[in-house]
Amino acid sequence: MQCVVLAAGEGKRMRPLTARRPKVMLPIANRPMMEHLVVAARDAGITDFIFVVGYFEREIRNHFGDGSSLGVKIAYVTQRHQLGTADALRVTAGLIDDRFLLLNGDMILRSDDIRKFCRMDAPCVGIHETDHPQDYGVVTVEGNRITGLEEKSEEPKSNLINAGAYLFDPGIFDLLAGIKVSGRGEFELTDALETYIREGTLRAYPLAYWLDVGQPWDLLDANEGLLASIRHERHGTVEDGCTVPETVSIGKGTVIRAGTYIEGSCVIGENCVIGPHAYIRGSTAIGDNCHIGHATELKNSIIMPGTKIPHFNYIGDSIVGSGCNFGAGTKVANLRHDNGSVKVCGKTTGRRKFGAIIGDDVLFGINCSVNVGCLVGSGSRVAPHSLVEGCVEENSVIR
Ligand SMILES: Cc1cn([C@H]2C[C@H](O)[C@@H](COP(=O)(O)OP(=O)(O)O[C@H]3O[C@H](CO)[C@@H](O)[C@H](O)[C@H]3O)O2)c(=O)[nH]c1=O
Repeated sequence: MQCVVLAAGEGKRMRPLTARRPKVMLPIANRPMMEHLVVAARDAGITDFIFVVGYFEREIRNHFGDGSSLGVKIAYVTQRHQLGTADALRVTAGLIDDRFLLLNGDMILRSDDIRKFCRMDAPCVGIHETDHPQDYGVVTVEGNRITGLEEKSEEPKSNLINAGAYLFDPGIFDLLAGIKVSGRGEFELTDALETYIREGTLRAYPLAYWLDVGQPWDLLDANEGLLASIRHERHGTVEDGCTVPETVSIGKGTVIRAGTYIEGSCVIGENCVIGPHAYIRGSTAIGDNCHIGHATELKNSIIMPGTKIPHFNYIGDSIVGSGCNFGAGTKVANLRHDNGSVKVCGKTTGRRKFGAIIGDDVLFGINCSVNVGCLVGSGSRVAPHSLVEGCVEENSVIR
């Protein structure tokens, strides 16, 4: 069975992390989120993929190539302008000849669910229960039939949502042709489903597991969950006098220097230098080519490739882009003194502990303090001893 993966969008809510990569390439447990999805589909028996790409498409093409490294076949089609999910599917017309699976690229599913889902009759939509249905397409269901679907309603009729997984016959392409621009200015796939709902033919399949990353801070929960469930592999070198439990993955060429203490489930990429005397706490993912140095403490964070956090730093509950440099002594706060939920740019994270979202190529001088809930745009420069707070635009200079 062919599987179309929609991956052309930017994922604007994830800014500044999507300044230089599409949302689907954001790392969770050191792999792009879309790779977890593709691997789950492969393990469910699907080997023939069509990726719809657009925004920063070269990141996706370079990473996945022809798919052979994952044991699958990948063809690419470009959606030039991100006009909506219906438009994204439309660009695959002519490449699909049978019943097919369609997946949003920005979620993670489990292979056993995909396997069972693919046995359903088309048309069928994967559904899931959530406590914030207003952010999604909300479905109403009778038995295993979908009787209604409303996009992003402020008064959702149920807690069941369209999870962004569909099983279609090629007949869907005829319906796409008739779709008009929606209220939010897009050609939406869900508009095509109205016809099936009217005919009474649209089935629902409840997905047991569905991981969606809607906001940047959701990456931390996703990272923690996957780090706890993946199989950990150990390469590289661990010098004497380190504590490194079995639940830590270490990539090729990485050196863990003497005195380093690592706790819990963590993943460290290739060609990193960790320590001497670094303290890495649970649920931390460190990308390739990072340097985490002496007396630096990291906790529950995602650090993207090529970032240097080399001396006397603390970073907790944060997401740090690639190519950043932290001057000696620069630290990130991760707890409000009133114990309230941390807000980022006015939006509540629902988390009592949250540090910062730092874009790519941000340079901090020595002894900077980054306040709780801070968002720093990519390419920013921060002078020594600065206090960084609130929302910092891309390429800012902070003195
Ligand atoms: C707008 C657009 C999106 N995409 C990709 C990006 C994502 O991987 C995927 C979903 O796009 P989004 O714009 O994020 O869709 P979103 O607002 O989340 O809503 C869809 O997905 C939701 C599930 O996440 C459903 O509950 C909604 O009913 C459905 O409309 O499609 C494209 O490839 N091209 C596009 O033009």
